[in-house]
Amino acid sequence: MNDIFTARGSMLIAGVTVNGSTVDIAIDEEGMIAGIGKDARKTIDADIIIDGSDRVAIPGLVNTHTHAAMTLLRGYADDMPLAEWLSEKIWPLEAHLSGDDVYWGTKLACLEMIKSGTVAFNDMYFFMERAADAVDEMGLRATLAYGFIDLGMEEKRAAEIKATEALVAHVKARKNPRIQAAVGPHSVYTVSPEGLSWCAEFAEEQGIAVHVHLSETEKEVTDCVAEFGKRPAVHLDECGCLTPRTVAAHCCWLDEAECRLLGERGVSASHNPASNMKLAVNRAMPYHWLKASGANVCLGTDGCASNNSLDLLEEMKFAALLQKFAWNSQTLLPAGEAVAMATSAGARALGTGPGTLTAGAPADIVLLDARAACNIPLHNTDSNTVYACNGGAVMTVLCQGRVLMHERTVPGEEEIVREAAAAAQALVGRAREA
Ligand SMILES: C[C@H]1O[C@@H](n2cnc3c(N)ncnc32)[C@H](O)[C@@H]1O
Ligand SMILES: [Zn+2]
Repeated sequence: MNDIFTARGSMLIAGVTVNGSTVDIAIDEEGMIAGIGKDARKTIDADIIIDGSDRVAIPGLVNTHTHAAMTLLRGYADDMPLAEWLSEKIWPLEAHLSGDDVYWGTKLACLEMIKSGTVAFNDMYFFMERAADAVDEMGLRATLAYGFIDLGMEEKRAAEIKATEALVAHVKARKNPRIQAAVGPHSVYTVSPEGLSWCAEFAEEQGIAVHVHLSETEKEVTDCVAEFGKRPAVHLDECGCLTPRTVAAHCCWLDEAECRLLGERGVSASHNPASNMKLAVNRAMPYHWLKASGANVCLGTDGCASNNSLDLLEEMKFAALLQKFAWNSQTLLPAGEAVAMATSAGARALGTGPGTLTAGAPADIVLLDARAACNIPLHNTDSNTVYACNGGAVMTVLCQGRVLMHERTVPGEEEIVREAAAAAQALVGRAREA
């Protein structure tokens, strides 16, 4: 079975269930889906055959907002309001982070994501060159942004600009087609208008994404109105940060006009329901307004200190339930739309392909256990995927035709778990001594 992780060549997933039909999925040597259907096995001479009986195939999941290395902070500070949680617990601990911490924290995040069917993620954190090492080795896709925070200080801004430029140059020089750089202005409450404008211009010049937090709490909105005389989305827009390359995380407190603005600018809005509920931000993303505006609504987990896991199968359920509950509508965000948020919308946000199981798409494929209780009976794949299954049902994961997990085995798992646990313990120890 070990060969399957290193094998390169054409591949056939034989007799797998896709949307209720039994089909073959043929994958070419470039890792693209060559054909899908009853006769797809004829399109290639497969070097490797994966038995798809007892498996349900869905497109690989895309996590459009996380802070991957925050796996090391899992369970470190829970059950607190956002502002206090960040300033009293999270930021003081993050001040002690090292590059090695980010490497092992990101490796653990990648492991957890692969185990729950995620093939691509949008990350904002620190020491991102080391995050790139982790992603490189784990084989999934990532868009990596340095978390730009200037707190209105000119000196700090110069340092953040340097760090951002260095990361972008580093990622470009790596030439790994699975890894992209983005610019990551943290939010309107941590980045000055000058900083936001620089981020927008630099991203435009480089042709790369902008990854930002937007309207997470009511306080963010009232503080922004008090300081700048406008709401956060309008402020971001005036600084040039709202573009079709922008992923705005949370979007909980947007008003209807701001939702229209995001739609007009072609922004991707990343819904993070578990984090929003845990931090009691007290308003769910207005999905109905964003959908009507034409914004690209996608899904994220946020970091492991506010979720506290990276399981997009769970997150789809949280999204579908939270929207219904918060907006008092049983028909809002049905299962099929929740799956699209986590697949095609996510892929569009990160530019990683169509995010569908179709010929010509990258072979980013998740095989779920059709024999798991959550898939019995299989009246409707979308329904079981969103409402019944969690990451534990994921058996095999492919990214660009490469097998990242097979029959729940991920190469190197033991070392990652051991090293990440040690790094987390040492990090907390350093913070205590300080
Ligand atoms: C990139 C920066 O974002 C912080 N961070 C993590 N979670 C959230 C959240 N829900 N809201 C705002 N900032 C967050 C990280 O702790 C890091 O400091
Ligand atoms: Zn976040």
